[in-house]
Amino acid sequence: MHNIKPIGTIKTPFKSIEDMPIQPKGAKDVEGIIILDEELSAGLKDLDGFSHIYLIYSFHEVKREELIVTPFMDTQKRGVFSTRSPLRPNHIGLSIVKLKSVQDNKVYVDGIDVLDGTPLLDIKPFIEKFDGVKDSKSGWLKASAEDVINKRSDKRFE
Ligand SMILES: C[S@@+](CC[C@H](N)C(=O)[O-])C[C@H]1O[C@@H](n2cnc3c(N)ncnc32)[C@H](O)[C@@H]1O
Repeated sequence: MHNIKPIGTIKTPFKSIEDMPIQPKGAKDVEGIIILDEELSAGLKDLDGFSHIYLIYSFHEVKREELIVTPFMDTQKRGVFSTRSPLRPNHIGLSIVKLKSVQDNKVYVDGIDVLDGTPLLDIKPFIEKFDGVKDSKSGWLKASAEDVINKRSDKRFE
């Protein structure tokens, strides 16, 4: 197993899990600032040419794991790997956010859906030609895009 350690911290306005967005779609104009460890700053070279980036991070406030969960957008119990629940065995989260600017060791983004102080594990560029897919299916998810935008977190995964 590789030794994975945080590469920085994500600063956001969200101090509490309750009432925060559940996905970037619900956090459209919410600014986050990634503070990368200074010795890693050189790795941000050329990132500013991308409009969107993936943030991979640790749900650091989660203290337990569950294989069966009731997701925010459903009333049925689902296998955790068919959901975005933080209670997965490795508490790893993934968000695609809008890149605004890169300044020294700081990356300014919009559309952040994580708690303030979330440890960052990796950054990758979103690349339409690599990552775009046609005709995808969304399994159990019946909610509309509007529902996802409006849904706010509660403490079910605390
Ligand atoms: C449903 S997850 C989705 C996160 C990400 N977009 C994904 O798909 O992996 C988002 C929720 O995780 C919880 N959360 C966010 N940051 C967290 C953290 N650092 N520790 C624990 N829970 C967190 C909040 O309840 C938030 O609404």
